[in-house]
Amino acid sequence: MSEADVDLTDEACGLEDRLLAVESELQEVDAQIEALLARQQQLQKEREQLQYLCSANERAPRADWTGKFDWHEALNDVLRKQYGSTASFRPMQREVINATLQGRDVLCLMPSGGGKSLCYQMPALVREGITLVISPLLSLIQDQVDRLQNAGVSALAITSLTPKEAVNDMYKQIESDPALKLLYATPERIVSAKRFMGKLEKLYKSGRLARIAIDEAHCCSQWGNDFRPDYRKLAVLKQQFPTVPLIALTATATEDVCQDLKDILQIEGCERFRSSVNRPNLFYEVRTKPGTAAELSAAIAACIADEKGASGIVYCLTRKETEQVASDLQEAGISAGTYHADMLSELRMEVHKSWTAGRLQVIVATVAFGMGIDKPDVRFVIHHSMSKSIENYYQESGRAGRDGQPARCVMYFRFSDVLRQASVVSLEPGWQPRLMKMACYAAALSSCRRSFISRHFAEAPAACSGHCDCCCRAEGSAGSRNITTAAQDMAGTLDAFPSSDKRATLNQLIDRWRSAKGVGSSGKAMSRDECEHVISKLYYDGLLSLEMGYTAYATNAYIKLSPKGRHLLQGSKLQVQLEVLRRDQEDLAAPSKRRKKMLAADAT
Ligand SMILES: Nc1ncnc2c1ncn2[C@@H]1O[C@H](COP(=O)(O)OP(=O)(O)OP(=O)(O)O)[C@@H](O)[C@H]1O
Repeated sequence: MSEADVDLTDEACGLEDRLLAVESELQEVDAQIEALLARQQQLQKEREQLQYLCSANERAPRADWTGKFDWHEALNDVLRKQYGSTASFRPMQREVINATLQGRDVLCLMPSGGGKSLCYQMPALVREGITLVISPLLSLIQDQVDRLQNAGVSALAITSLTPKEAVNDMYKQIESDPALKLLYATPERIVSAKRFMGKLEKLYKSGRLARIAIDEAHCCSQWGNDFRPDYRKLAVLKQQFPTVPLIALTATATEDVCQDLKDILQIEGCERFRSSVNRPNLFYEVRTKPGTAAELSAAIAACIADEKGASGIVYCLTRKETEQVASDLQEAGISAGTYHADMLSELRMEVHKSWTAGRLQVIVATVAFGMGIDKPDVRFVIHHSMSKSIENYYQESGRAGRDGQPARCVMYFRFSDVLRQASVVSLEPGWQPRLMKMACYAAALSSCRRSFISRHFAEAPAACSGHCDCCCRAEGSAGSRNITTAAQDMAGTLDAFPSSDKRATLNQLIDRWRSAKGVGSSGKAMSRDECEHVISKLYYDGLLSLEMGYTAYATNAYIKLSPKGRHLLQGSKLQVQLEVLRRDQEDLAAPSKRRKKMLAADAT
């Protein structure tokens, strides 16, 4: 190889090295450009959001929502057209509609049957553009769309049940039909169907996305009942469509849930409307659950017989129970059908339809029979077992009396149900305090149930006027009994349990307490039911707590002394009073030897 050849090869190598270096630098620059473009997009969105927040007050100033706005007469016209010439708005409806039409974000809390749907349907009718409605249930969506279409309103639903060809036609209609008013979808579609989001983007850019309504908004919060993970992702709506007014609606939300859903939906500065959770037409009642399943079914059948053929729901904890109770009711001559998640969906729909049409008097269901029940004349809701929280109970029992006429909400309760429910919900975050609160509601003998519910939702106690069993009891019919000695004996028995973690199931604890191995004499002097009463009282007072144990076959709820409960072991001055009805006190005062002994022990 000549010297010239070597030079040329060196030069070529140098050029290749430079080329590689340039290419690598270019790659870096491309990556940086990509990152910068992404950041630019992010900042533009953020700017848009901030501008929106800054200008929100200018564009959509706060006002006295009870006042008269430009759309006042248009709303009256639509209302009369829909509900007749004498129709009027229900409490809070007009105010909510005014705020959303003004362009504010709105959080609307209205009890079941209060008329939430109207709060987003009516604005859609008096304004141009399309209202996007997010709703969690296909049946609920279909029901609403059918009703709107029957009333001559142009409405569409795009769901997993919509055939592909129909979806294409619907997309065309969304783009081209100026008469389309309401577009329904499930949260799943927003979160996972890119094409659908693309269409919404187009609508937004052309100024035709008028409003977004999130129905059953409590599903956003994991602290609420019916948490749906996809609802959490609905944050994307405010991010993508910052200038579109959003209205979130729910019947049940505590303060924590409200804050959570405002954060998730990014509607911090929203207008909030809350009509009272009180349902004056509902009579609340808790009855002691009989010891056997057959006795309970008989009690429920008798309760239903009082209703003289009126429509109702019986809620059970398990699918098996729904079948057994429905069959017991049928045997008692009541027309009852079963509804639970294990049934074929066609069969479920058939049962639901028969019940709605009045061909079936009673539906015996698990909580799978839930949102979307739009039967106005449900005269009773009976709980075969307690609900898992007050929110759930309020919603489940609230399916009674949506027509405003008197209806009954009866719950059968005994403490062992707390433990059964615990084993069902123990994997849900924050289940313990919610279950405890539900149990305290059920265990009360003298404090008003309606007020309990009001306070739970941070409202002033509502006037009950004798519309719950506690308020119906004659004054002074409930008293209290000192059960300190029994409580100490029970705590001692639990603490002496052979297991290293000093815990026991309810049956194990009662068996031992009443046996020769039990500490003190009180357990031996009491019936199983009386022992259960004492244990339940200590649980309501926070002296006992629940701990779950998981095996391959079952989840067991164990009872344990809480740190506060350990004071019972240390001879502290802690006194425990059990609320009893006078009748029970009389029973307890009966001249039985064992009771005398126990009362004497408690008196010391
Ligand atoms: N102002 C009104 N006048 C007459 N009927 C009304 C009015 N507002 C709503 N309604 C009717 O009341 C019923 C209940 O309304 P809607 O279904 O909107 O209740 P909701 O608050 O959504 O209840 P839920 O939380 O149980 O779904 C519906 O049949 C509805 O048409």
